[in-house]
Amino acid sequence: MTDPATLEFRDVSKRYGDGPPVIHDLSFEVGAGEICVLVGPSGCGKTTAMRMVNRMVEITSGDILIGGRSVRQRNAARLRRDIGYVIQQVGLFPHQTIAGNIAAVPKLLGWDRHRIAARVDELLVLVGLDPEDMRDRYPAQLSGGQRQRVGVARALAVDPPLMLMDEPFGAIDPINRERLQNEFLRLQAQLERTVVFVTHDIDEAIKMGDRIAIMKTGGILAQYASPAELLSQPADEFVEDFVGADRALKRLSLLRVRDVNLWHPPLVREGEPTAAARERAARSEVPFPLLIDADGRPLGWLSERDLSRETVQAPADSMADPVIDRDDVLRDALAELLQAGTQYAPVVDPRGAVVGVLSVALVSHLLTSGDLTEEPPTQRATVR
Ligand SMILES: Nc1ncnc2c1ncn2[C@@H]1O[C@H](COP(=O)(O)OP(=O)(O)OP(=O)(O)O)[C@@H](O)[C@H]1O
Repeated sequence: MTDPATLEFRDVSKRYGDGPPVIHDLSFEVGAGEICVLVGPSGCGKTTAMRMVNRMVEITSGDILIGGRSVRQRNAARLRRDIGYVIQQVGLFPHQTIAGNIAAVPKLLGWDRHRIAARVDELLVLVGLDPEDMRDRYPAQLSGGQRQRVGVARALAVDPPLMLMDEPFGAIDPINRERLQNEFLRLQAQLERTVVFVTHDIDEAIKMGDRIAIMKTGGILAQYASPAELLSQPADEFVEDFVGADRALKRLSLLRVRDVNLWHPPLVREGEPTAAARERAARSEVPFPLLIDADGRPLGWLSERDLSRETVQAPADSMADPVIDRDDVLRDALAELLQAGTQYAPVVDPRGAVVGVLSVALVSHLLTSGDLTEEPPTQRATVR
């Protein structure tokens, strides 16, 4: 497999004729294997910036380096063959089969038939399509989502060190769009290509990007940062407006339950003296003891009535429901708490053992303080 390339924009500007610059002194670096998203309002120059990378648009001044090498010194046709390119309208050749479409660049490079056929099937499987079923069809016989997958397969055909994706999922309905985004991220985790991805949708940028370049009209870079940094420290009012008033909530999509400084529940097992359980509860942020089985899995919350006996007995009065997965996205975990109408719930590891408690108060504290490591509040005053 080819190694992914680094990409650098170095003081890049673009003017058409005597007009004002549509790209103005653009400088940023993309690490090998990272997804860099260019995002901004319509006409800000995203597509122009991207097309200068494969020289479909010529650079007026400055330079773009791929793997440290200037694109200006490369033969444009050969450069394009080395760069995967996916666009919104896919641009499949209508009179060629799916196999023929995916094989376009390998054919240009003179691969032999067997190698091409094997690569086509491998790529179809990679993007979640059945080779038997798809190989001989024509683009018109596919759904929009399937065509887009073929577009991605075609761009990956010669395992390019760099991929350019211009609003690749823009024309797809929201449900399939989300599916394609997830599939692409799964693919990327495996392939680790360097990707430049254009979108006008900030939510898509936050989801897909390792780094995001937010651009303003005139091709000016407003901020270049990781999604988390962009949301917590927008550089100016333009970025703040662009990421939206709900940026605090958006941050919850970037965090996992395991990133939070969770509460430590008073854990008790069947047969233990209730006095010990009470004492543990008195020292915890959570007012009620949590009954667990021999493997540490949550069985239920103990009520006052449960604690009136000598020893702890199963089952507990109230079930431990919901139970939250440590690896869940924080936004989904909060949704679970709100949906269940509960203030807090046990968090478990992949084996189902309790590792802590997540509460609405912890999430709200996180949203207002923005600091994950700070001492969290307790639930002592709240009654379940
Ligand atoms: N060939 C051209 N000649 C003159 N101006 C052009 C040309 N191509 C693009 N522009 C101008 O350059 C600016 C940037 O266009 P570009 O397509 O890069 O924007 P964009 O951010 O990708 O927009 P959108 O989100 O609407 O696709 C626009 O003002 C556009 O009108």
